[in-house]
Amino acid sequence: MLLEQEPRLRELRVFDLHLSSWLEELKTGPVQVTPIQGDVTQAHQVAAAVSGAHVVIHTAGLVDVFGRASPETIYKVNVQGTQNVIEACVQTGTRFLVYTSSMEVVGPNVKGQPFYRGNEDTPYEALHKHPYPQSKAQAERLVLQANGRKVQGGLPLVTCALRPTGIYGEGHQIMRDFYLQGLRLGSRLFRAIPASVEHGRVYVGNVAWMHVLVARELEPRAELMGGQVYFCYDKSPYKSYEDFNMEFLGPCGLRLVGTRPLLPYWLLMLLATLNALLQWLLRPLLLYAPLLNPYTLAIANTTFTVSTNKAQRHFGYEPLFSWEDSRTRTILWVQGSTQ
Ligand SMILES: NC(=O)C1=CN([C@@H]2O[C@H](COP(=O)(O)OP(=O)(O)OC[C@H]3O[C@@H](n4cnc5c(N)ncnc54)[C@H](O)[C@@H]3O)[C@@H](O)[C@H]2O)C=CC1
Ligand SMILES: C[C@H](CCCC(C)(C)O)[C@H]1CC[C@H]2[C@@H]3[C@H](O)CC4=CC(=O)CC[C@]4(C)[C@H]3CC[C@]12C
Repeated sequence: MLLEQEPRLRELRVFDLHLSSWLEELKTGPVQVTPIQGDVTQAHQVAAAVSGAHVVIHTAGLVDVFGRASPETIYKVNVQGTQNVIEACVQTGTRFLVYTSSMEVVGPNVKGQPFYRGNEDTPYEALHKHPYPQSKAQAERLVLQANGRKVQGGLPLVTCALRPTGIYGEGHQIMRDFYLQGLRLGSRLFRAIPASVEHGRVYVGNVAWMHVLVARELEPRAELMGGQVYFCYDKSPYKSYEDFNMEFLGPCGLRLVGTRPLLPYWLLMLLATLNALLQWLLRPLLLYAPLLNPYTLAIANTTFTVSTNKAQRHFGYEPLFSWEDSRTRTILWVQGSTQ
């Protein structure tokens, strides 16, 4: 997105624990693309990568709500890693920092209270018990508190945080997992979540586009945007997690069975709790981390949708991809990803 949309770009450094092979293809254009294999938990590696950069987009993170990684590892990558990025900016004199936060820093909370078409100012009890949202909330706080800190050379750091809702699009592994599961079940999926529960979703291309715009506008609009949070949103429809997935899986030949959940909520919660117990019992022997656990069930079962125009007001954001384009691109990816 940066290469396509930012004409003033001179160099793009990609710092990641795992470098993808597609990065090589980006090297053929006029902009210098520098892949750097590194770990955000290693302060010296981060500082070396950041040195001389005009703007840093910090999107690396450990996304785990399934119990694959330990809470300590999640903390180390998401919180300590973010602190390292901030310190690297301060030490090396980089003034603009964009952080990829998450809707999860707000909710859904452990009480299952709905957040219905809320915006950045909507009051909501953000109570976190799970390591992932806890770490994202802590990291976001660090980023916002760092706004205004003096960087090397004496000028102030300008930071802001973007909070995507559930991201979908090309590369969405869970979508592919549901597709494969549906194929195994005779081209069917069974409804587990009531259709009335709305879940916020945003297309990956629009998330990227919003990051590019923020990176571009942070300098001229530092006063307005510094220390701010923005939900990442677009025109994707409000639907339940499963009904939304069917927008893509339907055209790929799957159908969602049932107008109401096949199993009652209490039974699903029992199964989810059993999964959590099994995970704990089996941990010394193997990693058992299914999609269904008490936390994922609670998120999927709690309405959390965003309706805001803050990004449009502050930096002129309009989605780059329409809902129709986002849908088509995602369907093509699902179809292609399993061949
Ligand atoms: N997937 C979603 O629905 C949402 C994701 N987010 C946030 O967006 C960001 C990207 O998430 P996804 O693309 O979904 O996840 P992902 O797992 O596909 O991408 C995360 C990237 O961070 C890298 N990474 C992990 N640990 C690292 C380390 N120690 N050092 C350097 N790089 C490391 C990974 O190699 C990976 O390329 C994350 O910060 C996540 O919290 C926010 C809202 C929703
Ligand atoms: C895996 C969940 C759906 C399974 C439901 C079941 C077991 C009944 O079939 C996903 C439902 C909601 C997802 C999360 C949500 O989109 C918010 C997120 C934000 C992030 O920052 C990271 C990812 C996630 C936690 C996302 C993860 C998958 C779900 C829990």
